Amino acid sequence: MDEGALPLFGGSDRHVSGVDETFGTAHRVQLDAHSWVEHVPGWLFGADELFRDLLAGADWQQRWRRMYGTRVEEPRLTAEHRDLGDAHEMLRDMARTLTAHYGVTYDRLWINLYRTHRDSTGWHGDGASARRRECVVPVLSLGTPRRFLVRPTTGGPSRTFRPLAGDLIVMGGRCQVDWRHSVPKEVGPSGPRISVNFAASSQFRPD
Ligand SMILES: O=C(O)CCC(=O)C(=O)O
Ligand SMILES: [Fe+2]
Repeated sequence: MDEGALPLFGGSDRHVSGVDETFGTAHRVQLDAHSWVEHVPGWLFGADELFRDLLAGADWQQRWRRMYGTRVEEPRLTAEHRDLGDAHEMLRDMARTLTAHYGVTYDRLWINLYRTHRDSTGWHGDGASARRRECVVPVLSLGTPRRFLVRPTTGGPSRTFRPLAGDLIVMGGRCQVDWRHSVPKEVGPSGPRISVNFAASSQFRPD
């Protein structure tokens, strides 16, 4: 990547990081006529610093989910920013870059922490935050790599993506309705992973 294309965050020596504003490594997988997943390897340069900052400093909360009539703990922690005012400076800059590139105004985010290989996200669509018929949902991976799976809502084989730290996975088109995604538990021990989900209040409302 041409260094000129790298906007640097911060400006002090502490911040040696930035994103590829050209999305030059983006590789789009067309899932069907209406849905796609884009993998952007190495989108964020300097992912370790952001990972450390978020691990230590995000407002991690335990969330609960109702399943079969009982309340169960989600097997991960989550920190939510309903606006970007108090989000990490690098995340605010990223939201601006994603907004310019995908033409969707990313004005909120939530961050997930998978503490070990036993934490996970079950099959779901982002129904509450992506209600338009077509949505674009970017997810940044940090820390230990985990598998990211997608499969048709009606069932069928899944496709596996393997985002590394600093990679973006972007779900587009009718992915949140016609497809489901998950981050499954892993068998072997693994270190923590963080994912940053960029959300847009414009996509919260059905069209
Ligand atoms: O951790 C990920 O990569 C995906 C998380 C996710 O799908 C969600 O929080 O809705
Ligand atoms: Fe999701």
